[in-house]
Amino acid sequence: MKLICGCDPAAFKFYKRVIKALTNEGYDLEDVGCKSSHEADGGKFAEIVGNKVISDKDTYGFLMCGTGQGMAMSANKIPGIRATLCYDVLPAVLSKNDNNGNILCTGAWMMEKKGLDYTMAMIHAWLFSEYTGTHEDGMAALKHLDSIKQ
Ligand SMILES: O=C(CO)[C@H](O)[C@H](O)COP(=O)(O)O
Repeated sequence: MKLICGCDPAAFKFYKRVIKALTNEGYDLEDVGCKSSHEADGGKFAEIVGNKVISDKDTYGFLMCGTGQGMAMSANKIPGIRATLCYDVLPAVLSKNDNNGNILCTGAWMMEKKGLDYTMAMIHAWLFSEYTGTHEDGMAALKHLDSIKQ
């Protein structure tokens, strides 16, 4: 499985930390940009990632902007893209096994506060989840999270 990744300038700094962590873990990823926190026209990266996800087999996408909302809206204009906005593990799991999502969108302004480890846990949960057409796996994950909290 290949992961095509992109961000806008508002997310650039935190996004780069996530890309470094994913690269260190050995994921097959392509970072399409942006290339700095000052670059103009950050919106185009959702389109670049979306088109690659549609044209390349066994490929998923990861997009980050300040909130993730603009990325999800832009990516979802492309037929065949099911981009979901997540800030937590359970929605990330459900977005795959219930909604068959093919791009994970998130927000640097929210996730940086939660921390890199938390963000990576959400991304891992999303990467390892598969489409089943039900929400049972997500509910099992929720029970597991509840049991950890107690
Ligand atoms: O979260 C976003 C869109 O949903 C953007 O990252 C945020 O609004 C910043 O954009 P700009 O730098 O154009 O003001």
